[in-house]
Amino acid sequence: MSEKTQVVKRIAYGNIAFFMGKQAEEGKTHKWTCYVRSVHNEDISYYIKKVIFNLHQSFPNPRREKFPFEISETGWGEFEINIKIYFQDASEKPIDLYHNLRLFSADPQVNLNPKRPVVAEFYDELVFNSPK
Ligand SMILES: O=C(Nc1ccc(C(=O)N2CC(c3nccs3)C2)s1)[C@@H]1CCCN1
Repeated sequence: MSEKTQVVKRIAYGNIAFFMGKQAEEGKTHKWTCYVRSVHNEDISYYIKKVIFNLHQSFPNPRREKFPFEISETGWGEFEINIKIYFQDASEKPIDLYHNLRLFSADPQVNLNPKRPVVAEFYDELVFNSPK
């Protein structure tokens, strides 16, 4: 029986957001970055070929292909971001992640402080069977 080798890669995805202060331009109350990264700070481009962040349609050019695998924007609200991950191994099907962008904290002190970020981060395991 041939041995099946498995490689598991743990990734983190999510966002960090900062209130831009009371003087912020209307509609741009927060700056945020949505990202995909290795849990172990490895270079995930060894196995991830490209990441496309699909933003809300009201953003200019809402389909964003980024390297490194993060997108920074300014905005005013929270919405779902589709993150489509394509692999270097063309035989691996792309995967879809869905992240609800978080700008606001339950703590009002955080929400009014431009120095205190809101972070929403989630984890996933990519399992590669008998990688080449
Ligand atoms: O917030 C929400 N949807 C949002 C969609 C887009 C948002 C945003 O932040 N922006 C659009 C982008 C632009 N910049 C310039 C021109 S359009 C900045 S927010 C929902 C509504 C209720 C609860 N959540």
